[in-house]
Amino acid sequence: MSVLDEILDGVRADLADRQREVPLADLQERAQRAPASKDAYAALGGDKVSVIAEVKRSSPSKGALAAIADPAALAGDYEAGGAHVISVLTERRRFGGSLEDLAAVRAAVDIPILRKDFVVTSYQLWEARAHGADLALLIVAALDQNALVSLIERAESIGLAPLVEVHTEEELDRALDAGARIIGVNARDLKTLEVDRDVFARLAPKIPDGVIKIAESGVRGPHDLLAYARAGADAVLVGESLVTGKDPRAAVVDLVTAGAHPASRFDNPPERQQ
Ligand SMILES: O=C(O)c1ccccc1NCC(=O)[C@H](O)[C@H](O)COP(=O)(O)O
Repeated sequence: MSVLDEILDGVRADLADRQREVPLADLQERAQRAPASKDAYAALGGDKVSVIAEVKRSSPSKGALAAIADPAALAGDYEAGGAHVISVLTERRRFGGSLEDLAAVRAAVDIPILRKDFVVTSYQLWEARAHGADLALLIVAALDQNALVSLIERAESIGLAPLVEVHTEEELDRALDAGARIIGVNARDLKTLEVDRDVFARLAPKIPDGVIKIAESGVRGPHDLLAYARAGADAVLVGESLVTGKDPRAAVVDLVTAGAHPASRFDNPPERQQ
């Protein structure tokens, strides 16, 4: 069984518990009272390379990364550093996240928030909106095509921008066929956990203009952001290097600064980081 399949088994078990505890109608009512959705397309578009900064406590590939007792404070630091979007990992078993983290971050920042999880049903989209998310991750490798199409439609209809994640050309074709307008190319293969930063450069030319292109995973600092920018990224999604660094706010400032004028830096790239 692949790592992704193991994660999905746990996600479905936790989801069944929550569905027993919280009726869909309650979530829908809470979603109606949630703050209006923030414009994710505006935050991720434009000439700059946007920075999506992630609240990530642990991961299947690395185990424990950071304790993060106060996710709202960390998100506040990211926002103060200039991040354009906050990603909150809400999966509990392998990433140590929760919907409470999402709600706490929503209360602390004004920029758009991504619910980063393994969405398999529309119930999770309602949860995301009810807890203040503006975007939701949909992983092509975790969904059949009918489910992908219907989750994209449902997300959009309830005010969530779907970020559709791919890792292979076949998954990219499926994302485009399904009508994705924001595509994340994950350098991490969720079945083997291997990180290959070149995947973005291979797939990006096949993504049409007008579709927002996000490079996910493996960003160690401005050098990696600039490499992704050269390959056509509109945004990068960064977790581990921010939560394990000494000063997450300063690290975001460095990324945002590099992303603000990427073209001018191509002639004089910074030293490669270890
Ligand atoms: O991070 C993992 O080990 C992982 C394993 C299996 C499925 C998903 C996983 N991570 C989710 C992500 O895609 C990353 O958290 C995100 O792209 C940030 O990556 P990084 O900057 O490398 O932490």
